[in-house]
Amino acid sequence: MSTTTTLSEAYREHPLHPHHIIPIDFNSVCSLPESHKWPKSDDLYDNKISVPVIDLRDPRVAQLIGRACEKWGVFQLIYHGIPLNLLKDAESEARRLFSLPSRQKLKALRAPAGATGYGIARITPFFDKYMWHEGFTIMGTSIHDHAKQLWPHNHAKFCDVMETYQKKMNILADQLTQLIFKSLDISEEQAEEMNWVGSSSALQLNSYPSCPEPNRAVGLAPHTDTSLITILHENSIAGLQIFKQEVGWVSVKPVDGALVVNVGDLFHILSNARFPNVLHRVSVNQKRQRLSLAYFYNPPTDSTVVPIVKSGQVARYRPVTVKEFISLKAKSPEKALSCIKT
Ligand SMILES: C=C1C[C@]23C[C@@]1(O)CC[C@H]2[C@@]12CCC[C@@](C)(C(=O)O1)[C@H]2[C@@H]3C(=O)O
Ligand SMILES: O=C(O)CCC(=O)C(=O)O
Ligand SMILES: [Fe+2]
Repeated sequence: MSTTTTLSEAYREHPLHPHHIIPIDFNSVCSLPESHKWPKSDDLYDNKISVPVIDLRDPRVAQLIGRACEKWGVFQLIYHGIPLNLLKDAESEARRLFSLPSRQKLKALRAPAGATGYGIARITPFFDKYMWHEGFTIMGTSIHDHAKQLWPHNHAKFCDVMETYQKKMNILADQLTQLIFKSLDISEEQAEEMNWVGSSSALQLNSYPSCPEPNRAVGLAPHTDTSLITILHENSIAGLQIFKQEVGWVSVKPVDGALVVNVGDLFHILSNARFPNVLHRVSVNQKRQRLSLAYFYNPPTDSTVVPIVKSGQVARYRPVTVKEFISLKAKSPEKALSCIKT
């Protein structure tokens, strides 16, 4: 009998130390603690160019998305069909969660060998300083248990909204993947051969509280997502920056109702490095809390990602299962891709 690995199980194989899980109580600090003070950065920004904005109703949408994935690894999507009131409800439920007192949020703390719940970013152990960030991860059916710990009598709305949100995001992610396949000339037969039955996904709620010294703090340190694609809803507060080769860091200006879609490591591998797995980071703000919801869309955890190689090209990576790649990233986010280079 064949068994399947869930996404949570893949992450649970890589336990973290509690000091890499527990956030500080952001409300109780009035100055930036040394633990969260990063060296001054002299990175260059380019505010003159901006990430492509794509209308999902455009007749040339597959071509536009393909080009954006190739040139940028990221785009902003408008007219995506996700109801605006669902985005607003999900954002306000995330705000309700992060507004709880710290002791209440800690009741739903991610377990050391856990994948879901309240805590700081998984990449924390790979940096000397802590990020000005708290998160809540939802995968599989974990949501009810954690939500009950947060609100013993008042968790139904949170669960309903997050479940609906994930269902809608899954449909959109499937649709975007089909369009990207089309742009890569992947035929329906080739797609079928991949034998990806279903998908595995996670929803990450992110909060970046207002910060007393934003120039010395980092919301999320530079990273690439492990996913095939990530679909991000952000509130109206700017902060996300992406790194574009030969340009430098570029700010993603929030566009009302738009979703940010970015290429993760798994599509970078699948596209045989034609699509960059865009490096991105988040800055923080002195006045306002920033919130975002990131939907990470992956093929099933036991499936194998095989680079699509055009004639005359060579495979840049060996085939890898999603589970093995998660494990490589957990050991070293920076070296994971070089471990599978051919
Ligand atoms: C499914 C996942 C992707 C993620 C790790 C996680 O288990 C849940 C949180 C995700 C996140 C969000 C912030 C950046 C990131 C690198 C991290 O540390 O946690 C991503 C992870 C990822 O894409 O690998
Ligand atoms: O908050 C953001 O804008 C980005 C979040 C992000 O990069 C992530 O959750 O992986
Ligand atoms: Fe990310």
